[in-house]
Amino acid sequence: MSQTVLVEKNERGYMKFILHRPEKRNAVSYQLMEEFEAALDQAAQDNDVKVVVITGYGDRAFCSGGDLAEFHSLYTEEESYGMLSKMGAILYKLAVFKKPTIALLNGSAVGGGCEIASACDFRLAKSGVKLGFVQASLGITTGWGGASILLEKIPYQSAMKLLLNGTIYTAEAAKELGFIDEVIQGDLEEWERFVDTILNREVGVLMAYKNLLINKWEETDLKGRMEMESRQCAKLWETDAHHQAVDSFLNKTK
Ligand SMILES: CC[C@@H](C(=O)O)C(=O)SCCNC(=O)CCNC(=O)[C@H](O)C(C)(C)COP(=O)(O)OP(=O)(O)OC[C@H]1O[C@@H](n2cnc3c(N)ncnc32)[C@H](O)[C@@H]1OP(=O)(O)O
Repeated sequence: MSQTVLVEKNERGYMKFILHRPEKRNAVSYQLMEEFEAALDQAAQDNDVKVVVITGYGDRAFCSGGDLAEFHSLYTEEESYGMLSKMGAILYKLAVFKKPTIALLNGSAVGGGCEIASACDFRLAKSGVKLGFVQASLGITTGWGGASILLEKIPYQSAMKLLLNGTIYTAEAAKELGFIDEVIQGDLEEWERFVDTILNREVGVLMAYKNLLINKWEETDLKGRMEMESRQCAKLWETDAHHQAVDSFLNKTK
């Protein structure tokens, strides 16, 4: 079985995680969850790593969310809650990661792909990229805690617009809403300019600032709110509306 998260360490002081399931537009499977968590642990322990960057393999997709084919066998609230809370715990780990994190949107970011991006400190997107919290169009909500994280990061009116509409936005429109920090024109490698100054700072300084954020989220029980979000999604998961929407996607009738 091939690796679903490629890890590259750069001598400048960042570690890149590349989501690697191009045939599924880098959808999140159980295997990917395991490898993603292991990569986070590796980056946390490596003192040379100042910043973590998450991107997708190829130029088509950052991440298309949960693997709708793999998770289609989960039918009931309890079955789906197991999967949703597992990835939710990994997303919380990413949100409270002790060093700065960046989502580099090289291609489409849909559903849970936007949740992963939300959990990062910064979101950079290649010009022309399409993204959306499409869960509402599938009869569910964000299931991995991504809405609770999003509500911490951008004005609530913008967050609610993204979530309630459940539609696709361009990177440029998402920047207007505050979701994307920078749209990269031309060569995607230009993203590195965004971290030039940060990489020149001492890792202790970076971690101290991040710690302020983590303390706030511990005090306001972000973890508990994310678990509640997974539970809500699990209840919707078992509805006919959701199963029909997934059937339509898989049968290409959507
Ligand atoms: C489950 C958790 C939940 C959450 O908590 O948030 C979610 O994440 S719900 C999942 C939401 N995701 C989606 O609805 C994504 C659906 N995918 C798309 O809209 C598009 O594929 C794309 C991401 C916009 C890319 O479009 P495009 O480049 O045109 O590719 P294709 O559509 O032709 O797809 C190629 C290939 O990949 C398969 N695929 C894509 N996404 C998924 C997915 N999420 N799960 C499983 N498989 C996926 C798609 O079926 C195609 O397969 P083949 O037809 O066999 O080539």
